[in-house]
Amino acid sequence: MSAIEVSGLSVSLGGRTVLSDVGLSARDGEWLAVIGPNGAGKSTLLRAMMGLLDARGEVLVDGLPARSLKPRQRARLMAYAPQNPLLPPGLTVLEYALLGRTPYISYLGRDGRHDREVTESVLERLDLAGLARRPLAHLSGGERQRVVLARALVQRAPVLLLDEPTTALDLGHQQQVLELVDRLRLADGLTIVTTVHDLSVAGQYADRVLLIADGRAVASGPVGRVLTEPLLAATFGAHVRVAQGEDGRPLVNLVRPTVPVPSRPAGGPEETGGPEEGDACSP
Ligand SMILES: Nc1ncnc2c1ncn2[C@@H]1O[C@H](COP(=O)(O)OP(=O)(O)OP(=O)(O)O)[C@@H](O)[C@H]1O
Repeated sequence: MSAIEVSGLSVSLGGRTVLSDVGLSARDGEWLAVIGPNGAGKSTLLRAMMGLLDARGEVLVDGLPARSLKPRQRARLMAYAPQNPLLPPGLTVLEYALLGRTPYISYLGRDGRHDREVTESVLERLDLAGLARRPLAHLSGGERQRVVLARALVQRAPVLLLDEPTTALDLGHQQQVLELVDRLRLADGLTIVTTVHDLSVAGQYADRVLLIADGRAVASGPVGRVLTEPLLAATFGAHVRVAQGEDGRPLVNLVRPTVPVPSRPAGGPEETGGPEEGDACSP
């Protein structure tokens, strides 16, 4: 049985179908990357899976229909880190991350020692311990992104949906976050579904890839079968080379298209030499 299984998911927004009959499945401990051009419907897919949008179709978590779960039950099974959440500016990093423990705290209760220990350990692992008392309004973009991820990890749910979790992060923090998520996946058997624009990240970390475009699934399968030059060129309209990393996983690199040099009109002005480096030139 898959940890998460989606079938026939369709969403309309503003009178337009933005997701059409999309399906996916990810087993326990599997990492699925959702890729596709801007506006393809990746974030919409994750939000619909979380029940945050009206959608047709079915989402099963651990074999249970997600729409039949109570919010607390669902929050214990699925955690979600959105791309651009609205953050309450007055809360500190620690207070916000502790909200991830809400599904485990009784309605009139307070967070306990275990909740604070779990939260502090996640903050530590995401390099945020030193910012624990800082208000959210006083964070940089990358710090905010790590705090949003921290709250999702603090939730300790077996299925983790991450929407572009590393876009605002510098190289070191990108690697730290991706490695941490991967370690948790291996240690606790977490199932990861993440949208990602960096296709090398998809190639390096995911087991399988779902490629969507215009709200429809275009391809899905093991990374090596989806991250291919013809498929990426056709879907993204980009010139890419797919190389193999040391571990045999695909590395996707942009290559500059070769632009034909325009020929000089016959009888035109004599060649006087091109502009010197650093010269301003009009198009
Ligand atoms: N509230 C809305 N009303 C109408 N259309 C919407 C709404 N929200 C999103 N859309 C449209 O739905 C489509 C899918 O958006 P979505 O954010 O899922 O794309 P995405 O694949 O995540 O894109 P990106 O890579 O740019 O983040 C886009 O065309 C977007 O303009």
